[in-house]
Amino acid sequence: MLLHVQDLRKTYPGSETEVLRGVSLTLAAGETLALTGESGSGKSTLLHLIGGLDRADAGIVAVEGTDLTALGDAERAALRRGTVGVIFQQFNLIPSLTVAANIAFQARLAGRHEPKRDRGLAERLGLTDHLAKYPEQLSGGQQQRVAIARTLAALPRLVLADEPTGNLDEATADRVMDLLCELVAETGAGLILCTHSERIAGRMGRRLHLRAGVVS
Ligand SMILES: Nc1ncnc2c1ncn2[C@@H]1O[C@H](COP(=O)(O)OP(=O)(O)OP(=O)(O)O)[C@@H](O)[C@H]1O
Repeated sequence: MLLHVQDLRKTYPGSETEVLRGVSLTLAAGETLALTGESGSGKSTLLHLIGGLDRADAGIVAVEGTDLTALGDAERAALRRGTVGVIFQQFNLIPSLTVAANIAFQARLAGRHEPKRDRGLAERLGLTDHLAKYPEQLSGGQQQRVAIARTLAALPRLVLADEPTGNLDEATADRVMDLLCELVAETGAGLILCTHSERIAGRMGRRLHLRAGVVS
């Protein structure tokens, strides 16, 4: 199993409310899952815990059989670099690096940089003419495509995307989703995507709805 999440619980420090109250799910390689639920239901929190960006209070997050919750910060970061790719709504590109260097960045960290793969991704995502530019010189849709290229260039086994098309118009969002689904399918990675859009949720193979921190 690519991902096994069991009885995950999280309360943020200084808060009384348990944001995740025992969430369980599994994902096989090649599967796509939409994570839906009202604002504040815990979608981003769940994605962050699965991505090893934050720690759960209890429960298991096992990626390819390795339980993240049992690892120290450095080991968790290494697993994240090597196996899990996260695409954020706000892109999180590195402003001081060119588009080309942004695309190469995570693959380099993962020790898997392959210039030919970067070029292929850039071409398919319509970024070839923008490789020497800096993120601030790009539109939102172009920046989102750079963020996708950067994640996929590192060949993650599991791709986590938090509202990846939330800032885009419908037509651009559809094109970006087409490419994301196509590229993920080609590598056989798993995909979990948080979204408020019914249209985008409908494109995923399965759906998991969160209500106040539990699967409903
Ligand atoms: N770093 C944090 N510190 C304290 N509380 C937090 C933190 N991050 C999120 N929360 C709280 O946890 C709850 C769940 O937030 P989360 O971002 O996971 O929801 P969400 O379902 O992704 O919402 P949205 O659809 O608006 O992005 C909210 O009540 C939020 O205020």
